[in-house]
Amino acid sequence: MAQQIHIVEDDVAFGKMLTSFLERKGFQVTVSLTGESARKTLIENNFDLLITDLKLPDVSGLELLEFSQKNTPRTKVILMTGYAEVDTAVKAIKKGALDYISKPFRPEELLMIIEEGFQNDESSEVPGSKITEEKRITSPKANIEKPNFVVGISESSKKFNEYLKLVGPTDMCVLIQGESGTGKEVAAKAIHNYSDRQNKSFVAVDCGAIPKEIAASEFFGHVKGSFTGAVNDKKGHFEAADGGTLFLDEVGNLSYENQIQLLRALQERRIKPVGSNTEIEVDVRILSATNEDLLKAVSDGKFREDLYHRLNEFSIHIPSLHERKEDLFLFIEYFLAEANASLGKEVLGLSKNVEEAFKNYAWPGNLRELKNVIKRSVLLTNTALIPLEVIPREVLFSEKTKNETIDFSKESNEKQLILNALKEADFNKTKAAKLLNITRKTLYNKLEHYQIEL
Ligand SMILES: Nc1ncnc2c1ncn2[C@@H]1O[C@H](COP(=O)(O)OP(=O)(O)OP(=O)(O)O)[C@@H](O)[C@H]1O
Repeated sequence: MAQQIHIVEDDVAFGKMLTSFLERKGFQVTVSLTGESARKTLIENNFDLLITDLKLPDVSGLELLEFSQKNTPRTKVILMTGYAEVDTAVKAIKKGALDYISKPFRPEELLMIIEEGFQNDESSEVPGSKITEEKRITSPKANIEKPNFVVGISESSKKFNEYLKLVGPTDMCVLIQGESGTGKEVAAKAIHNYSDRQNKSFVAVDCGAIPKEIAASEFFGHVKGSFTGAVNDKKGHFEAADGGTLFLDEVGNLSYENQIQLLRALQERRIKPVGSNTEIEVDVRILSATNEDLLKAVSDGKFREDLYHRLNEFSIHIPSLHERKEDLFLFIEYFLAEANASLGKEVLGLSKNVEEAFKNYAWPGNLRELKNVIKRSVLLTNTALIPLEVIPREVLFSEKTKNETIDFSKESNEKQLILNALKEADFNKTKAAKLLNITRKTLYNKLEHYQIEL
């Protein structure tokens, strides 16, 4: 039977356009123009999916989401909005909405979300049931629809996650590029999990940490006695990853000689352990990552062009946290839960001031920095919400925050920044003015303007 969708949209033309598009795709679609009529229709029907505008003439889409969860819990909900606002998106997803789509959008984009939502349903059958078992055999993708990492709601995150899913099931070598701490290893692991190698080894190697003299033995293994210190036979990373995936992190750090050895192994799909005469066949998929411009390294003669093309059959760029600010609060929530679990704490969230500071900071160390700051703050917090006092100084007063991201046209930001600086300077105005990069006189004027009394 066709899946039943109910659309709540007060823009009649737009509602009609969506209806005819979704009907053409095989869904059974009905429309309400107001929240009130949607409530009635929801109760009378058992819809598979509710797609509602966030801003309706009588109620908000969030209220409708709550109503549906209470009264028709099997109905999934997608919110549409012309008021692309991160907080609302996060709120909706927190409350259990399937997803959130900003207008204007192409109907195909909506279709993608719908299909993903229904697919997730199928893959969450009871484990061990016949259907699940069959799916596991025919579709190695079964366990990937529910990733154990944050996917994100920003456009750049959605796109990059689509790429992970697309390239995962192929055998292509993927070069993952992104600043330090953006999640390159997490992305590599996701590609591995999306592939039918998922039940075999995923071996991660930090190429920057291997001295070039022992790199061959690390990659290809060695036989006992082949050099001083080789007291036993040792398997290399290629053999350890046989049938699975080898992830070469910081691949740009490999010496030229090691690059040649690696290229040979990739071309011949065979390796020879150091000191051995026998070649071993290996079946390894190579994923690599770099935070430097490898093409520049190629043109500077530091990285072999042939190896570059081998590794780069497909390339993925991971956006910096600065470029995916819409995802910030999803990551915060995730890392907060992780920190609570590992430290045995029950911190509920960030105080308003900290929220502001986090929004304004540029996070040059990306997700790793955010994760560390949250863990440290959770450890130091003895209240329900993380207070400003436990936040590291650089987050509150970095040059980046001051110059690039704070919008001084917003009075609330400026006032907050001044309060932060005063606190940091133990309420010494000369020191606070220095921190803020303004003169004492300007600081006095601003204290008066914002009626801050000390
Ligand atoms: N999508 C995600 N969801 C949840 N946590 C993530 C995600 N991406 C990265 N992380 C976390 O952020 C941290 C940094 O990720 P990762 O080590 O993959 O980054 P990286 O780009 O490989 O770093 P480096 O460049 O330093 O090697 C890790 O602790 C990881 O668990």
